[in-house]
Amino acid sequence: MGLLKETTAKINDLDHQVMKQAEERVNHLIKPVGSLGKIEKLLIQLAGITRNPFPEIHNKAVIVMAADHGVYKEGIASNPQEITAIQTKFFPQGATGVCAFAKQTNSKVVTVDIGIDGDVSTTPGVIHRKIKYGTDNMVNGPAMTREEAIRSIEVGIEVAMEQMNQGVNLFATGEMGIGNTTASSAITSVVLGLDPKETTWLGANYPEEKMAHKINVIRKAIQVNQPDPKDGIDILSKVGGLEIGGMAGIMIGCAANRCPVVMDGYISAASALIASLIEPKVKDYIIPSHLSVEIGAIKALEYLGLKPMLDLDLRLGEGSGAVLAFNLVEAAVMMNKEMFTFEEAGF
Ligand SMILES: O=C(O)c1ccc[n+]([C@@H]2O[C@H](COP(=O)([O-])O)[C@@H](O)[C@H]2O)c1
Ligand SMILES: Cc1cc2nc[nH]c2cc1C
Repeated sequence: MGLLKETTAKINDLDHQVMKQAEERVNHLIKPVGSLGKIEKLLIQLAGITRNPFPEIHNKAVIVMAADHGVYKEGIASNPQEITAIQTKFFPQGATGVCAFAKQTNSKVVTVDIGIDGDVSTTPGVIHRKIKYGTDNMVNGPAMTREEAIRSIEVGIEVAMEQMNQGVNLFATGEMGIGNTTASSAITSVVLGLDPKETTWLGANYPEEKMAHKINVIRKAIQVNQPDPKDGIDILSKVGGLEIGGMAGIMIGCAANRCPVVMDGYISAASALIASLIEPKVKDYIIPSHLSVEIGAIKALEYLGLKPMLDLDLRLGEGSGAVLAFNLVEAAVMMNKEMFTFEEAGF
């Protein structure tokens, strides 16, 4: 059995008994029942994931999966494709947006070349797991083979496992890939059965007056490839991306090992759609963070049944919003640990 099948088979339900125990305590803390809203729900989810009524966060990491997209050639992005490789070199230097937030939250940034169309092999601090030099152009046929799609997910599982072995017990999904909002819109359109007009927006500052072109490219890619809306690997291989597969793998690897994973923006949401088609239980292990400006993000989140905690007009990617939400995950843990119950307070 391959790593993906093996890992997926290990994914179980949340521990509802421990969740009940955690909920009981949360309801007895010295505050009106429910008054800490989503922070309370978060604590209960963490308890169910970790099977511990007093969950603890030891080490936090954001995994940034970097890759390029063959569909870039269709003129669907406004930035040079080389930015993917250039920006990737800055993650290990602590110089990008997510790095600033990672420093603030005392978390590690792990950068992975899973499919950059360029060479970053001599850059210190980048993990090399390149599957290919960018995907193929999805308007002419599949972005990658089914085997490559499975491999991209397995790279995510492997990287997550490596980090868990080093003591990480809270993850965030991050990515870098010029053109990846096009792949994310294609995935969201296929899974939700929506026309790309309903799921496509500006990405990294694509001009609004050219939006009809981006939408038409996505329509064409879906029409040429006819992905099976029920088959996550088929969708990923035909209209997805290597970093999207990598992040789906992190989610699957985390779920199999009862580890919480915070998802970032639109591209992470596309990964969550793929991961949850492969195994629906993965959703229970995902903590949503923020609502991306991309119009498809809210639709993907609603479909997944996940409610974002932050609404900050973010559209950077890199895992930036997920790392900001690490603060909220830690707040939930602290609420549970630090607050008195009515009994303890002698009410
Ligand atoms: O996370 C988001 O919701 C998000 C929204 C818009 C853009 N991005 C980032 O911008 C890049 C993709 O934009 P584009 O226009 O090249 O498809 C990619 O590197 C993403 O990390 C990310
Ligand atoms: C500079 C730059 C940084 C990014 N980080 C994530 N996507 C990005 C896109 C661009 C263009």
